[in-house]
Parts: sequence; structure tokens; C-alpha cells
Amino acid sequence: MSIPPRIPELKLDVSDSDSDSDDRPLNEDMKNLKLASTSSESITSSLSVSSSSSTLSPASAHAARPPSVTFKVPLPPNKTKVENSLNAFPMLGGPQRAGGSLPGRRKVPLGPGFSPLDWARLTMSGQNLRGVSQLARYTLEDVAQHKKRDDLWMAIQGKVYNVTQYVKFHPGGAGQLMRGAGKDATELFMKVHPWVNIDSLLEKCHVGYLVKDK
Ligand code: HEM
Repeated sequence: MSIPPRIPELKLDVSDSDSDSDDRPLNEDMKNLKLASTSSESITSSLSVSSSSSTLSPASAHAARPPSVTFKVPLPPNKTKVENSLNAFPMLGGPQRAGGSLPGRRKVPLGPGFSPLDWARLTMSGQNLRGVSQLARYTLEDVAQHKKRDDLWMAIQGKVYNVTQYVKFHPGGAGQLMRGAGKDATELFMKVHPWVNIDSLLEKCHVGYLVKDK
């Protein structure tokens, strides 16, 4: 038996049995291929075959290729609208974009040896970036003792980090990072870049947890 050049395209329309919106008459092919509903609830299924010369029984049609269910998806708005939209993907100026940034972004050029890759390397090097030997509980008062550029802690989302080593790697620059020096910088952080994965970036700088009192 020769193989047909193209498997006929199958379309399955599963329409809501309550809705009588689609009362188009079935043509002859469709009638032949009308599927028996397997469930007791009446799902109306109609199978249409794009090549009228093909004669497939419903069973062999299923075996050849699962029928495709057609969903009604609204068409995306035109390109200009997408580009201007906050829903644009990859997000304008977001990490997945190679170039082109949102107006107002303030990323700074990092010095040689301070790229995100260099940071990843440093965090994997086994060097102690925490400056403490074990995790502990810290109050805001404790955190406030570390607000200098060469001794810089901040609390973000309940965790306390020693970011001293990260200063030169921060893509927003040292000045921006210093805004959270010795504070609970959660709000600031979330306002500027909620997409940044702090847990993974600063895992090796985690020194403990922020508590109200000890
Ligand atoms: C005081 C808190 C912080 C402030 C005010 C701040 C500020 C900024 C600013 C202004 C930028 C440039 C954003 C842009 O316009 O593209 C930036 C980028 C960035 N910051 Fe921070 N930052 C803070 C803390 C942190 C911390 C703790 C981390 C470490 C996880 C971090 C990681 C990053 C990363 C990865 C980027 C690049 C984001 C991207 O490319 O989309 N920041 N930051």
C-alpha cells in the first residue's frame, strides 16, 4: 500500500452541548466520520477531513494522528502595541533582551572581572563571602552596625545578607546598593527589580534572619 503524501489534517470541534450556536449541517464526509460519543454526557464531536478523497474510519483516523482541538485565542495586538506594552516578552530592558532598554534604566558598566559570570565564579569558589561562621538572628539594630561600603549588610525579605563582596558586582552600581546599607531594603529592592533572584544570587552572602527582638 502506498503511503499517502500527506496525512489529512484532522480537526475536532468539541462544542458545548448546551450551546446550539453551531448548527451547521454536516456534509457527507463529516457524517461518515461522526464520532460516537464515549461519555454519557452528550459531547458533540465532529471530525472534518481536509482531503475529501480520503476515506478514513473514525478509529483509523484517530490512530493516524490525534485530532487537534481548536481553541479560540484572541489574536495578539499589532507589533507596535506589543512593543510598547508592559506585557511584551521578552520584557523591554529585561534580562532576556540582548540590547535595547527601557528608558530610565540605570545599569552601570561593571569593571573588568566584575561581570555576573565572575560573581557566579566567586560564589562557587568556596571562599567565605559571609564573614560569619554560622547563620544567626539579627535585629534591625544589628544590621545597622554594618552600613559602610567595606562592611555592608542589608535585610531583604526577612533574610540578612552581607553584600560587601557584591558591591563591585552590582549591575546598578555601588551607590544604588548603598541606599539599602544597614537597613531593611526589601521595599527598595522590590521597587527597582522584583525579577532579580536574590536567593540564588546572594545565597553565599546569607548571614541570618531578621527578627524583631532576640
Ligand atoms: C538597596 C537595594 C538596591 C537598590 C536600590 C538597587 C538598585 C538597582 C538599580 C537602580 C539597578 C539598575 C536597574 C535598571 O535600571 O536596569 C539594579 C540592577 C540590578 N541589581 Fe540592584 N539594587 C539593590 C539591591 C540589589 C541586591 C541586594 C542585589 C543582589 C541580588 C541586586 C541585584 C541587581 C541585579 C542582578 C541587577 C541587574 C538587573 C537586570 O539586569 O535586570 N540589587 N539595582
